[in-house]
Amino acid sequence: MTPEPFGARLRHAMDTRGPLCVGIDPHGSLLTAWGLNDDIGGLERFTRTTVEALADRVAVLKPQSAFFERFGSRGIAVLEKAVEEARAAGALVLMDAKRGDIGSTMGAYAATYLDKDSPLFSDAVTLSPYLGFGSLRPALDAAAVSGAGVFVLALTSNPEGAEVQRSTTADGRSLAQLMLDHMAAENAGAEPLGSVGAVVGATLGDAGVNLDINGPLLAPGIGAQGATPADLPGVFGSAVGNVVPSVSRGVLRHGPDVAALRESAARFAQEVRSAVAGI
Ligand SMILES: O=C(O)c1cc(=O)[nH]c(=O)n1[C@@H]1O[C@H](COP(=O)(O)O)[C@@H](O)[C@H]1O
Repeated sequence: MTPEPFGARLRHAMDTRGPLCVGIDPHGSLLTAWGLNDDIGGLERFTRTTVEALADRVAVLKPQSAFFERFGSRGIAVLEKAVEEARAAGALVLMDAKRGDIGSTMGAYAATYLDKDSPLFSDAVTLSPYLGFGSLRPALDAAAVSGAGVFVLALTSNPEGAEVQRSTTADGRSLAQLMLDHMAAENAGAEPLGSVGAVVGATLGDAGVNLDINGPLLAPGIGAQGATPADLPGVFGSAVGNVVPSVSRGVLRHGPDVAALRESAARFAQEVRSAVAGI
């Protein structure tokens, strides 16, 4: 049986739970602030608490792989368990790994995150297209087979991104626009939403690119990086209905109390609803 595509599953989750994505970023400083040791035990507690607090209510949980990798194989084991438990509780898991490599190596990354039989199989993974969009082909193909999705970096939330992503290509488009146009081509004809998403920072003011890709738009940068849900209409314009706003530290700093984590996520979700309803 063909699996339900990620885009359709995400649209359903956004419609029923609201579009918020919460990032699981176990910074050493957050572990300390939660009264935990910055060690594997602290990582395990932090991750379990976050999943328990939020996986039954937010559309997407986005573990940042680097914060788990720093503990080696034991950190990866915590990550595997988090993916499994979050999915079992109904959240879509977006693995934030930002992978990008030559096509043959990309196949191995695709096998890691996008093959149903992999222990790290996730609903979607973040990818960097800056070795050329075509280098992502093995991941795009693997995602189509398993009903998973990908989120491809277009315009990142960090100020350093612009010198690369806003640079002009031979045909006059910005590099980011070229990537977005590739994404639109991948998503052509998909209903209700394609499975190839773009990452566009909520910090950008006005994205200044055509975001009409028929796919989801992950908007990190809300909270600790200074953007707010009220900024979303200005950045995304008429594409705001496809935005998945993403917050990590802005929610996580309210832990370890489960009720406080839930309240914070609910507050961001409400602010997103108000901002989107206003346009
Ligand atoms: O792909 C991402 O999630 C991402 C893209 C981007 O442009 N900017 C960005 O901050 N992120 C990630 O989003 C998270 C932001 O964390 P906070 O600043 O704590 O909300 C981190 O895990 C970043 O790696």
